[in-house]
Amino acid sequence: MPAALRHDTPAVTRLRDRWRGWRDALLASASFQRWAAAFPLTRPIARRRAAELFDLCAGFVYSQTLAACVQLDLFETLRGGPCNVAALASRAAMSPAAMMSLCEAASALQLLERRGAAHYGLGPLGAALLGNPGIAAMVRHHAALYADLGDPLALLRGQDRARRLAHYWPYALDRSGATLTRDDVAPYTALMAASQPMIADVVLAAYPLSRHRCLLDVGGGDGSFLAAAARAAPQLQLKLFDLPEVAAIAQERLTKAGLADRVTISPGSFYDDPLPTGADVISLIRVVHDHDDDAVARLLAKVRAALPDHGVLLLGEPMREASGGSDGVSAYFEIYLRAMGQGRPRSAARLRELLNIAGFSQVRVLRTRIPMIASVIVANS
Ligand SMILES: CC(C)=CCC/C(C)=C/CC/C(C)=C/C=C/C(C)=C/C=C/C=C(C)/C=C/C=C(C)/C=C/C=C(C)/C=C/CC(C)(C)O
Ligand SMILES: C[S@@+](CC[C@H](N)C(=O)[O-])C[C@H]1O[C@@H](n2cnc3c(N)ncnc32)[C@H](O)[C@@H]1O
Repeated sequence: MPAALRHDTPAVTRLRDRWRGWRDALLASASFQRWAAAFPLTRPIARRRAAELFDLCAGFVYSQTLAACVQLDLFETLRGGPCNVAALASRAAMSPAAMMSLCEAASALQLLERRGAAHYGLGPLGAALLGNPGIAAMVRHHAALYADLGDPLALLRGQDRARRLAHYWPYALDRSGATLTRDDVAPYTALMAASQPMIADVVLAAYPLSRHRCLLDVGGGDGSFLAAAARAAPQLQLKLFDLPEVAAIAQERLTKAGLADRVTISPGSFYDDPLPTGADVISLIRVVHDHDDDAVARLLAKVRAALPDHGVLLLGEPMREASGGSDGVSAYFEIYLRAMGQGRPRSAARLRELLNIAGFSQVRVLRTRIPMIASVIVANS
């Protein structure tokens, strides 16, 4: 059980605090560190801790190395096989020495791999990135996040005037979406569409929709999740609800995909409007974590009201404490959503509480193939 939900007796809490105080004092001591690095049995732990701390110090450099590779389309270029540094440098309008540095750094990070003198090919992580085009799209849009994080204290103190990420997700500035134009919503809708395949794979493998008649995807973006659901469950009727300009994009995209006769699209804001009825399963995919608790409570109540008795809510998004071990995903979304200006990453336990308050029953947390990408909760109305 997560520490935040445990109710320990005062004696247990005192004991744990004393142990942590002792541990922290020991770890912070330079002489203990010297001893632990020298003693053969503790040396592997000392090295691991040092490497973990180094990764935190250097993370921005790693991210920007990846960003440079993505901006130069290096992985696409190397898809067909290794290239020499001079050719890569001339294509990128930089000196061979600079390209060599980029390729060496990327090789150290397993994005690329050295293949003989001055030749580089894909590395295992660069190749994996090619299999998930959404990752490159995410890397490109990080420019807005990193601009906001240039002064992390201004961001945390709410003194950041530019707020580039909030403008990237303009529904964080205009909740009803009434003033949003196609130009406002198109970039984030394209990003969500690019990254939707990996989400849909994980969610639909955890909860196949074969026993359902009609799926309503609330905050369904351009309809990419519905299209994947339609492929997986050919009997399914489809409904989508999203802000007006996003709904218009979905109409075009789903018509192009030949799904016009299976889908009904309703424009609106779940802050102001009721949700369409008639579906026996309603999905909220990467929607709940965008909103604060009071808004989520109202949204879940609306979802329940739109479902028939024994209807099902399918909630999929990255969740806190879901990936096991190091929880970089929680740290990422905690800061990401603060920069965006609303929402929280929540644990499955917290979502279960919110679902119970909204009157859902039989709340189940389903295992997913890659929890870092999304975890899944289903609940009955
Ligand atoms: C071939 C040989 C010899 C051996 C094979 C060994 C083997 C089995 C290897 C495994 C290879 C394999 C299958 C690799 C798979 C790799 C995968 C699936 C990688 C996936 C990576 C996913 C990443 C990095 C995802 C990143 C996601 C990000 C950054 C998401 C950001 C989301 C945001 C900003 C969402 C915003 C929405 C909002 C506003 C919060 O609502
Ligand atoms: C992070 S995106 C997720 C899109 C899609 N579900 C996916 O996973 O690819 C959040 C979606 O919620 C929609 N949205 C935000 N506020 C909304 C509101 N008040 N009413 C309806 N949709 C909203 C956005 O337009 C966007 O399409």
